[in-house]
Amino acid sequence: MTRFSTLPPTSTEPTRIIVALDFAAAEPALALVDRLDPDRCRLKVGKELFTRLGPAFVEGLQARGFQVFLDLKFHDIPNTVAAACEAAADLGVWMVNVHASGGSRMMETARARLSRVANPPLLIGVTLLTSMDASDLAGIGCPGDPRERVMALARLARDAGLDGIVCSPLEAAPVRAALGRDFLLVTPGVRPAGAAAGDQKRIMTPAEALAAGSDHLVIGRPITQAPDPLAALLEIERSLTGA
Ligand SMILES: O=C(O)c1cc(=O)[nH]c(=O)n1[C@@H]1O[C@H](COP(=O)(O)O)[C@@H](O)[C@H]1O
Repeated sequence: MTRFSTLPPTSTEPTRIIVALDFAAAEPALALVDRLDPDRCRLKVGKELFTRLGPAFVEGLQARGFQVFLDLKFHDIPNTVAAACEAAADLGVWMVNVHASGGSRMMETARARLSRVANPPLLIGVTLLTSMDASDLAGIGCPGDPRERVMALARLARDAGLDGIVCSPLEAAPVRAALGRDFLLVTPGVRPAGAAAGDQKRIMTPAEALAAGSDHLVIGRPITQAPDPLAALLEIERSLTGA
């Protein structure tokens, strides 16, 4: 069976790719996971799989050696979000996210709670969902340029002590230029050339996203919905390395 680890080592950090395990059940998710190598990618468990399978599924992935990004995008009052982040830390995940639009106090309270925990997960603020464009922003009563909104929320997250943000690759370069190297940029909204955008509005190819300064590329459907998910993942990796 072909495994992701069969690729030759490259100059590109292999762990840049986070595979979004957006599946409706354990079986198809594990069929893909069985062919992946934890040294070559990380896994994201989001609302769908977590709601169906819960913490035990995350623990199972970690037992297989994978680092897990628990993508539940907490957005609530500060006390509730902080407690949820602590629960994520207790689960041992590598990364957890909150909505930066929950505000400074919410993010600061989460940061403070995690600072009391041994080996806390990376705490990341979601800025503006990659499925939203200027017209969607106007629709929620916040007219303006998506890039400016991302920049404002990125600063808020940085000032609250978060480790980085989720943004689209389109904003990676300006955020990097403004906030520097020491701030993680996690970018969904990644589509190989010719792949269906689906509900994503602010997108770039994997190679463009890396060149723009993304630290981690979150990729779901271009892999999970492909006829051969592993082949799709290998092709994306090749597009990053030029191999
Ligand atoms: O926080 C996220 O991971 C996230 C934030 C965002 O702004 N946009 C976004 O697409 N995501 C997640 O990233 C994944 C993208 O999946 P695909 O669009 O299938 O590649 C999904 O699991 C989303 O829930």
